[in-house]
Amino acid sequence: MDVVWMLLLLLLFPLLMWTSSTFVFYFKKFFYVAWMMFLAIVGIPICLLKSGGRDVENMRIIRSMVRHVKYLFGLRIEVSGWEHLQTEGPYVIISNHQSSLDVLGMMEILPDRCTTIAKKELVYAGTVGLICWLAGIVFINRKKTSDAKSVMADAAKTMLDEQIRLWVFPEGTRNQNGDLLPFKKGAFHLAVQAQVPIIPVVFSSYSSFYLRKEKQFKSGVIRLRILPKIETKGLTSDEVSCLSDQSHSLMRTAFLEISGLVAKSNGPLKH
Ligand SMILES: CCCCCCCCCCCCCCCCC(=O)SCCNC(=O)CCNC(=O)[C@H](O)C(C)(C)COP(=O)(O)OP(=O)(O)OC[C@H]1O[C@@H](n2cnc3c(N)ncnc32)[C@H](O)[C@@H]1OP(=O)(O)O
Ligand SMILES: CCCCCCCC/C=C\CCCCCCCC(=O)OC[C@@H](O)COP(=O)(O)O
Repeated sequence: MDVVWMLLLLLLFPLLMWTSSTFVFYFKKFFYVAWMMFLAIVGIPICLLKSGGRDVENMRIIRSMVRHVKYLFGLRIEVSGWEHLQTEGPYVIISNHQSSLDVLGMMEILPDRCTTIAKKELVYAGTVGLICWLAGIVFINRKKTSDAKSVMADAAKTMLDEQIRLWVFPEGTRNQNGDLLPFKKGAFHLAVQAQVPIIPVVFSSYSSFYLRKEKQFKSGVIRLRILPKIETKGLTSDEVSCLSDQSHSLMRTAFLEISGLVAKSNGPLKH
């Protein structure tokens, strides 16, 4: 009896994969999470053996272990502007954030000694949470601005003391609305406090292959554009808003361009 069920399931699976794009969507999502969890199980002891604990150097291990994942999902990643990452010392990378798939593009270009700022909930994501902690990811509580601010002020000091680069998603949440959300200020305060440059990175829209609401997940291309660095030397907290607006405008132009989209309006974004 068990064998009959097994055979039925084995027949049903390719049938569903062939006929239902919703089934493909859920299967790929499940497989993505499960595969990352599995990679983390393998990666955790390697991190522990190599560095003995929480250390930004563990990001190298994650980076090399994640690079093949794009092939499993038929995704091609095209990077332009590599030369802009040839910057010595610490800096803040800012990028738009569409989905947990961003990790794939991130690992494609992640510089050495670069970790990221993430919501604190991620630390509870099983083995993925643990490997993120081991790789020095800075966790913030987005609901408590004062806590988040003080964690980020500490991070500004650590960046300089330990020569660390930080990747921040200034939209503050995942967004697939075909445009960029207004930016939160943390990334810019961080760069100004540490007096380090900002390097904007833009991911093209995933809408041609990944649509969360419509439950679609096909093969596709992710274009990543690294933009020239923006210096913050001599800037003070008074100039943070201006810095944020300037970055937003540069990134929005690049986003629309590499996504083949036209701006919905010429005026400021309203949400
Ligand atoms: C081998 C196995 C592998 C397995 C897989 C491994 C995965 C590998 C790793 C990859 C991990 C990727 C993880 C991705 C996770 C991404 C995320 O979690 S995104 C969400 C979290 N990130 C953020 O939220 C960052 C962006 N947010 C901010 O910077 C916010 O500003 C904030 C600090 C959270 C505060 O939020 P909020 O109060 O809502 O926002 P504001 O309007 O910006 O600020 C209010 C006020 O405070 C001032 N201010 C903000 N920050 C500071 C500061 N640091 N210092 C001083 N003042 C600050 C700001 O200026 C505002 O005041 P104003 O007067 O209005 O200007
Ligand atoms: C036992 C716990 C089970 C938890 C399972 C979930 C684990 C996720 C596992 C694998 C995914 C791989 C890479 C994950 C890293 C990316 C995380 C991410 O993108 O978080 C979203 C966050 O930026 C914004 O969140 P919101 O849109 O504000 O919400």
